[in-house]
Amino acid sequence: MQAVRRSRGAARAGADGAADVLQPLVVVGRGLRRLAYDGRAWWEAAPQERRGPVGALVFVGVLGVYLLPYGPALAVGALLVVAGWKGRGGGVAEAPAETGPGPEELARLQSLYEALVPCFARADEPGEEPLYAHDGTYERSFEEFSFTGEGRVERLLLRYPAHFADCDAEQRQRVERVLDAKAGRGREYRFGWDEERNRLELSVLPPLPADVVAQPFVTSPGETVLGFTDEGAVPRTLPVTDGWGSRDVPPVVWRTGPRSTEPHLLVLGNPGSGASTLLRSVAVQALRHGDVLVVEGGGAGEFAFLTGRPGVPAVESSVVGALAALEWVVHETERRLLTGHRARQAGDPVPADVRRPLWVVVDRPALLSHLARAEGRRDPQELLEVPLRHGRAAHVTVVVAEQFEGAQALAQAVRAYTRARVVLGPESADQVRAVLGEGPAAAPAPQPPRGRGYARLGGGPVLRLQVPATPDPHDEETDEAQRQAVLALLPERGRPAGAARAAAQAAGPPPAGPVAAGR
Ligand SMILES: Nc1ncnc2c1ncn2[C@@H]1O[C@H](COP(=O)(O)OP(=O)(O)OP(=O)(O)O)[C@@H](O)[C@H]1O
Repeated sequence: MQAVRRSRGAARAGADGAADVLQPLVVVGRGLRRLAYDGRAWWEAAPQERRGPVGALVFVGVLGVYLLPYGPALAVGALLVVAGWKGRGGGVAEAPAETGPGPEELARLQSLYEALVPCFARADEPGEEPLYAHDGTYERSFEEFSFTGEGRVERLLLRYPAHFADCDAEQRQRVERVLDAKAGRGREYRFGWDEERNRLELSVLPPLPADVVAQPFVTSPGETVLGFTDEGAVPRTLPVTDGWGSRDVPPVVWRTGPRSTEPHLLVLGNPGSGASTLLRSVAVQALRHGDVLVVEGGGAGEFAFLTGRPGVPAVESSVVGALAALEWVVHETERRLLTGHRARQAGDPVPADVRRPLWVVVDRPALLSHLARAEGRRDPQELLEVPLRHGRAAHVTVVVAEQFEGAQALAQAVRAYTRARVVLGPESADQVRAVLGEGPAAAPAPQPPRGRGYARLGGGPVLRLQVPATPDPHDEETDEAQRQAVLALLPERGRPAGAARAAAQAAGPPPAGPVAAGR
């Protein structure tokens, strides 16, 4: 017995001795882990424009230390000292201890609960204690919750009474608006309604990739990247490169052509929300496999950089030029339909010039229609009806962008035939619903970044969308790297035009000239 006690004592003394010897190593190891954790947290939280300079500074610092005599040894010594300092005091610093919500967080939960009482309480509620009552507390109704480091609600799972009309969109919106306001503005929330279990889950959405710049996306012919969305919202990812290397992001891919069920696109947005940028992005991608004709109603010359490029029959911004270009599009659509029809009847393959995609990109047509009326001319939007109605079979795709305030002036054909829809910079879920036919799962952020909005392809789900930055390379304020990125995607001027363009010209160029500068 005594022998056993002696051996246990010896083992404990040995373990204590080993712990004493290893203690400095444990502290340094913990410190190194904490330093790495802090560094990573800073990097993830830092805006893109700060990462570059800091990364460069670190690189120069490391190089300098490496070149100094005894530099690497001194640096390792200094790192160990800092790690030793940082590693003091217990091993729980990486993950804050589970202490539960503090008084401020509890107060937030209670105020959220009280704000929901008018939505969920019913005066004549039968039976036992109701889930929501003016003198009630949140404990029974809020099943799960978590907070951010700053004490803001990050996730909330709540129960609602069975009598609440959760299939009524208006009732739901009322609850979502309350939660949106009370959980803290400036963030985007997703609301998950579980009608079977009478549960509502609110979660904060992570930001979308906002730093992707125009580049040759890895897509098949007939596919156009409208932008990027939430992870898991679409079944595929796309590799993109930025200043830091390559990564995979989930894209919103729009398919056009004869088999597309949504062959034309309508973009609506608030002024400055990035509608022209999306059109530029689409046009630049379309030029890889087709021809692009641009009608610019805004007249700001935001597409002038395309003028004279191979595959660009016209860039028009005057009423006369737009009418001439769109009349040509009507004839070209009809010519393609007839030629294709004849070829099929004769059992021949459809000629390549008929299969080459033609894109008609129209920015702010409402303004052009207004000017045309003022000049007593035909409305250019009337001429969009033929390509919109028959374009799918003729490989003609129409893309229209307009501001919300001009939406009422859009022609009936534009509204009827554009089944791919994007709404940019919306201020409310109602605005999204009005354009896409369905509201978003997440309430729009109050001040969304440029190029942020929602997309819906036909009857598909409403997807959050971030358009890749595709600035006008002629704009003096454009960042030089982004300007070069856009220019690199354009076919060089002076290169012989494709066979399709020659054929299209043979069919009759736009009366203002095959390539009209438009202003
Ligand atoms: N996705 C984006 N990423 C970065 N910047 C963007 C993005 N979209 C737009 N911007 C910037 O926002 C500004 C306005 O964009 P744009 O001209 O495309 O908006 P718009 O909706 O067409 O507005 P307007 O009708 O007033 O011209 C531009 O400076 C543009 O570079």
